Amino acid sequence: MTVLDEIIDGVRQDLAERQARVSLDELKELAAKAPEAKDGVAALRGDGVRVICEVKRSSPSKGALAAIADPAALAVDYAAGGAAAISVLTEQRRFGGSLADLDAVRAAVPTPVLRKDFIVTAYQLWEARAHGADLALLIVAALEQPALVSLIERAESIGLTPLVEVHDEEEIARAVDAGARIIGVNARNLKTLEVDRNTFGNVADAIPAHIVKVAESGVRGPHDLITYANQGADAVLVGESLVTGRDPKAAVADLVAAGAHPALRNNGRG
Ligand SMILES: O=C(O)c1ccccc1NCC(=O)[C@H](O)[C@H](O)COP(=O)(O)O
Repeated sequence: MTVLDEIIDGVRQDLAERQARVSLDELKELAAKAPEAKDGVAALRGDGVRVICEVKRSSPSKGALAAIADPAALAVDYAAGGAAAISVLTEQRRFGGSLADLDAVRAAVPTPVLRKDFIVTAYQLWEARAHGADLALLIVAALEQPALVSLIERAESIGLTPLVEVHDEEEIARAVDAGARIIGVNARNLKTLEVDRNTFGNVADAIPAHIVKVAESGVRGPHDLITYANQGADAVLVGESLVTGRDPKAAVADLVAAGAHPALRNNGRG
């Protein structure tokens, strides 16, 4: 069993508990009252390299990273630093997140919010929208192709922009066939937890130009962002280096400034 399989086992158990407490109809009612979802594609592609900042307390690879007693305050810092979107890990067992974190971040900032979890059913997409998310992560390695297609369609139909995560060219082909408009290439192999910062550069050319390209994981600072930008990234997703650093607002501002450098404008990006 891979780490990803183990995570999804736990996710399914927690999901069953929530489904017993909150019906799909209730979620749909909450989603109807949520603020209108912002366009995830517009948020992540434009002049400069966009920065998605993550609220991440712990991880299977590193254990505890940061206590984050006040996710709303962290989100305010991220937004003030120039984050294009805020990723909120809502998985509880391994990442210490929750839907309450999503609520707190949604209430604190107008910035587009990504629900980052291990989504395997449409119920979780409705949860994301009901709790104010604008985007939702779908991981190709976690889904059979018919489920991936149906979850992308469902996400789009309820106003969520799916960020479809891949790790290799075969998964890129599946994401493209399934209709992804944003593809995130994770440098972290979710089966072994190894981070290889060459992953994005090795596979980015296989992503068609009309699709937004996000480089995920392993960004330590502006130098890594510039490398990913030169390889064609429209956006980067950063967690650990921000939550473990001393000044998240300044760290985000440094990344945003590096991504806005004129030398990078449209540098290989579609
Ligand atoms: O972070 C992990 O250890 C991890 C393990 C298994 C599945 C997913 C995992 N992380 C999710 C992510 O992909 C990252 O949180 C995200 O890309 C940010 O990465 P980083 O900047 O390296 O924290």
